[in-house]
Amino acid sequence: MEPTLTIRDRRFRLHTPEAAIHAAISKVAETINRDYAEAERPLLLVTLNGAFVFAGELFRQLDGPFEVAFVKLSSYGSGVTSSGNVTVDIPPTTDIRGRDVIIAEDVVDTGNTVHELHAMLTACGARSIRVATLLLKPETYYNRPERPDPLPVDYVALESEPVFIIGYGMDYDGLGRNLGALYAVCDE
Ligand SMILES: O=P(O)(O)OC[C@H]1O[C@H](OP(=O)(O)OP(=O)(O)O)[C@H](O)[C@@H]1O
Ligand code: HPA
Repeated sequence: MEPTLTIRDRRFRLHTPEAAIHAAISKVAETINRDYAEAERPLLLVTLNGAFVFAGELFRQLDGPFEVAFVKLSSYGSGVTSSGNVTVDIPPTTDIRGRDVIIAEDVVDTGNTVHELHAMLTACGARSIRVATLLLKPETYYNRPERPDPLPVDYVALESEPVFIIGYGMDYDGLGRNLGALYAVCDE
C-alpha cells in the first residue's frame, strides 16, 4: 500500500487501508443478513461501474436466497465533480416489480445517482428499496438546499470528509478502480 500516488495530473494520499475496508464491509453484510433473514429473493442491484468491487465482496457474504442484478449510471465523466445529469447507460438487468431491492453503491456523494435510481425503481414497482454504500460523504449528502429531505442511506461501510476518493472501484478518469485501498486527492 503506497502512502501517496499519482494518477494523470492528480496526487492522492492513502485514506483508508485495505483491512479497514474489509472489516467495514463484513459489518454491513452482517446487518443485511439480519434485516433480510425472512425476505423472499431479495435483490442486490449493483450500480456499474464503480460499485462492482464493493458489491462483489458484499454479495459473497450474504446468506440466503439473494439475487444480483446490474444497472449502469453515469454523471461524472472524466472529472471530479458531478455534471448534475445522471445518464442511464444500462437500465436494470432484471424485472424489478414486487422485489425487495438493495441498491449497492460505491459512493454516495451529492446523492444525485442514488435519488435518480430510487425514482426509477419506484416507477418500476419495487416492493422496498434500501441503499448500501461502501462510502458516504455526509457533509456533501446531507447539506443540499435543493434536496431538504434526502433518502436514508441504510447501510454505510465507511464515511469520509468531502474530498474526491479513488480505489476499491472508485475512479479518476477511469483509473484507480483496481486499488485495494482508498486514496484521497491531496493536491488542492
Ligand atoms: O452521489 P453522486 O454525486 O451521484 O456520486 C456517486 C456516483 O458517482 C460515481 O459514478 P460515475 O458517474 O462516476 O460512474 P462510474 O460508476 O462508472 O464511475 C459513483 O460510482 C456513484 O455511482
Ligand atoms: O469521490 C469520488 N470518487 C470517485 N467517484 C466519485 N463519484 C462521486 N464521488 C466520487
